[in-house]
Amino acid sequence: MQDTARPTAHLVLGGARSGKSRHAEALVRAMPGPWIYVATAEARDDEMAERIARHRQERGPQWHTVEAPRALAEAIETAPEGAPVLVDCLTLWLTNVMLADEDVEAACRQLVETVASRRRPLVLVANEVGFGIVPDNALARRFRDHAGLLNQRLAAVVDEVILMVAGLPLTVKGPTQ
Ligand SMILES: Nc1nc2c(ncn2[C@@H]2O[C@H](COP(=O)(O)OP(=O)(O)OP(=O)(O)O)[C@@H](O)[C@H]2O)c(=O)[nH]1
Repeated sequence: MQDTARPTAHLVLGGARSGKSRHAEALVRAMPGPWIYVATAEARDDEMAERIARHRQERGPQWHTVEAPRALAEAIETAPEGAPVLVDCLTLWLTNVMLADEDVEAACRQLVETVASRRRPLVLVANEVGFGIVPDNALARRFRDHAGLLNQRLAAVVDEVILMVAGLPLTVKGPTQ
């Protein structure tokens, strides 16, 4: 049963180029603006910098962009109350947290608590990374496990979970489920 007093939250999962960012943006655009875009990517090379510049241009002026490569819970909590927030994406955030050698469990717990006690609508984008073969190095296996577990924990506290497959949304948890 959906808690009607609490703003809605959606988790959009998918592989690379599955259409998850586009779908997540459409969910936010269907809500009254202005909209907050919380970006977790860092422009580490020219290709990424170009991609980010293109995304910013395509989003347009109704979006307010917040860069949060690591302090994600804080970015969500300090967004204006009621303003819809899009986070793209949690998997890069997890990568950044792990590479910075932070306490991953504490960071994930803080994020899940922030999402569970939300005061504004949230649309969260994450990769579903566990479909492939078992990675042959320990760091990649640890990353895959943290990413899968974070998705599960977030799925438990959001209203809707969508899996993007070849650009098509598959609802795996809906408001009535
Ligand atoms: N730092 C920063 N990153 C941004 C900004 N806008 C978009 N991004 C990043 O761009 C990435 C999403 O774009 P893509 O890499 O093209 O999409 P994708 O997730 O590979 O593919 P889809 O599954 O189709 O969405 C996310 O990681 C965002 O964090 C921005 O203004 N600043």
